[in-house]
Amino acid sequence: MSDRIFIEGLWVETVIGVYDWERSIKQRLFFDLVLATDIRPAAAADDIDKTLNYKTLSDRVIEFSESKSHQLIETLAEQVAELIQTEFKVSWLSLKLSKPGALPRAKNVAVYIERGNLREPTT
Ligand SMILES: Nc1nc2c(c(=O)[nH]1)N=C([C@H](O)[C@@H](O)CO)CN2
Repeated sequence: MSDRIFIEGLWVETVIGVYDWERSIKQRLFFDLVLATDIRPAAAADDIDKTLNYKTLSDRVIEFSESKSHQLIETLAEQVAELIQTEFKVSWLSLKLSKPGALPRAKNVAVYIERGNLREPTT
């Protein structure tokens, strides 16, 4: 099953970083998400309840990310991937988490992960 929902450039503002100066400010991070989901039932019925609601999912990612502080972008990336898999029953996802303010001489830094399995329907 190759259907995907994309959420690109979803930003959050949160306490993130390993240095003292980072513990008292909020920094902007960006999520790029690719979510495996079969869109056919929703498309056939034109029914939001039969698909992965990207609004609901985005709101949850924002709420989770902004309600906690972390040192590493790795930690937040892993926790958000876990949340999406468990709460939204997404069998496979990729997640890129960018921290563009991290390095003065780099445009961006990011971690990229893939989690889960791509289940092919048995026929
Ligand atoms: N692999 C990582 N390296 C670094 C991280 C990180 O989250 N993962 N974080 C920092 C600092 O917080 C940095 O963003 C401040 O500029 C350094 N290295």
